[in-house]
Amino acid sequence: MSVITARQLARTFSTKRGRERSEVIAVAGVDLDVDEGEIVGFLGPNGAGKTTTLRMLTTLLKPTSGSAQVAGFDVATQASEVRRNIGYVSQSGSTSGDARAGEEVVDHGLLYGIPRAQAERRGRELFEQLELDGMWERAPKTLSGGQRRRLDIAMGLVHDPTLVFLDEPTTGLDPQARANLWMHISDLRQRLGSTVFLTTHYLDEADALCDRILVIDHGSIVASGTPEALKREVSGDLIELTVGSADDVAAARRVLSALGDTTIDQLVISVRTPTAGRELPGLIRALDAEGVVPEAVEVRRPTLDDVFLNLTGRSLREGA
Ligand SMILES: Nc1ncnc2c1ncn2[C@@H]1O[C@H](COP(=O)(O)OP(=O)(O)OP(=O)(O)O)[C@@H](O)[C@H]1O
Repeated sequence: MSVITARQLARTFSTKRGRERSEVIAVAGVDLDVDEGEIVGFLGPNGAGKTTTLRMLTTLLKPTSGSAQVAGFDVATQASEVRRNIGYVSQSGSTSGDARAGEEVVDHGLLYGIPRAQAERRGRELFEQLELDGMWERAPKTLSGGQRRRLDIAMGLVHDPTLVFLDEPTTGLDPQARANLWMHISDLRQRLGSTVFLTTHYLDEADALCDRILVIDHGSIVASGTPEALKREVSGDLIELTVGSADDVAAARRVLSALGDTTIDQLVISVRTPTAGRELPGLIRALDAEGVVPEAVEVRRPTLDDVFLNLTGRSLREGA
């Protein structure tokens, strides 16, 4: 069952520079469907429209056009119902600084209309699960970056939402803290069957954590699929063959051309093929028949960055 549906969801901002007004199309018309229990990663370079989409889906921003249903309610006409049924952890975090960490979480629960005792019980449970033991009485500003991010997540989950939106949950965390948070997010789905929709810049995060990835670029979705399927369909494996001489380059190229378009960089000939593993034995035999003895053969599995590069001609790492 679909718990998030968007159709041609779009948002334009008008900005003023001096006397000139101009329009920025932040989100150009997004269609998406997310099923119950899925962990979906929303991936794209800086300025692609991730946060704007997320803010529309969480009712913090009105769409300019198009529609979206979240948890069974319309984001434009049933905003308070949507909010009651979701958890949202923003990029900047939601802690205010002065109150104790535990109080912040309980207050957040009260905001969602759950009784104090329940908010406290659930808050303490989350502190334990998110490895925040002993932090209940601490002021959030005295916590480390990773602990604060986990506190944000506890706040987003205190009312037991089955649908959670996370905006760049691990930005600014060290690799260990990131991996740790991935574990908690997966665990959440495992235990509660929650649906998680998260934005990220990190390819490895999308790869490790998400069942499905949506790639957005310039305000439009350019790809959707499991990390594996995207990599398989769009790029294929890269075979890189290094030979010992210029003569061998020509012969090796003839052999590799049977698999697809080759590129040559000095003594390295490359070709992309959907299933390199299956091709390799035949390739080696064909090279042998041509009298070419490779110096090295490398197979590189496609990365999500290759997917993005194929789709847009740019690397995700380069940003917008
Ligand atoms: N309030 C606003 N007024 C004007 N332009 C805006 C506003 N909010 C966002 N934009 C523009 O809309 C585009 C999309 O921004 P958005 O924050 O959604 O991207 P993003 O993918 O979340 O980027 P990042 O990864 O850097 O957070 C950008 O060009 C941004 O400058």
